Amino acid sequence: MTGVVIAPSILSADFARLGEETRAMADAGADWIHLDVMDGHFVPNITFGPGVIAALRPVTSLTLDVHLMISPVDPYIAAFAESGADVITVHAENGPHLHRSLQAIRALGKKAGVSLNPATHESALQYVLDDIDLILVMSVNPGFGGQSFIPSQLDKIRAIREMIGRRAIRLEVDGGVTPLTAPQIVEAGGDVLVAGSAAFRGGQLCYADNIAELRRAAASAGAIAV
Ligand SMILES: O=C(CO)[C@H](O)[C@H](O)COP(=O)(O)O
Ligand SMILES: [Fe+2]
Repeated sequence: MTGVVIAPSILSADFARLGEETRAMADAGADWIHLDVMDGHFVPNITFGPGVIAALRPVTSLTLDVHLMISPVDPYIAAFAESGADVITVHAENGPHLHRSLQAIRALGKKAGVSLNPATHESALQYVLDDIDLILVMSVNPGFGGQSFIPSQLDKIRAIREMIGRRAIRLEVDGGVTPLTAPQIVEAGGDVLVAGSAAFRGGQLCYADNIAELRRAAASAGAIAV
């Protein structure tokens, strides 16, 4: 559990060349690949489904970190597990049966994550802490890349770090993560940084520098980068 994980979000990749973009990010030093699944219902945007994730699975051995922004979610969990996802994260706001969704993910042999929208209180996690491997704090309103980090989420990150205690749960922060915001996020207790626009900006020749810059920013907060 040591070290900060850098997880570029392919939401900011060139969708016409997703395989090549994923490989380039892996070669550039990414730790995980973050995949944003949106349905145009839970969030006002549509991206891709398990077919695209299955197509990317042979491209990299990195952890595929799947962020499901879809409702309903339960009917699709098995398909995302079969697609080759390693971590499957569902939203607490998704419906009344969060615990059931998490049980289903773990029963399929995958790591289970819970995400909270910016307005959702951390108490939503209280009764599932022993059923999860990852908590994802949305630090922008979900749906789009390139938005600004919402500073109020730093208090939530701190509160969740307290709640986690000695449990082996990763605390992921997603939205507006840049070399400027990363130090505060890591200081507050985040240990997985999702970066879309900050990781992909400038094109493939810049990816290694972008990742290195995020890693340096995280380390400047006193964390040990992996
Ligand atoms: O879940 C997401 C949006 O709903 C994305 O992972 C997130 O927005 C990443 O993009 P950026 O780093 O540009 O903010
Ligand atoms: Fe995401």
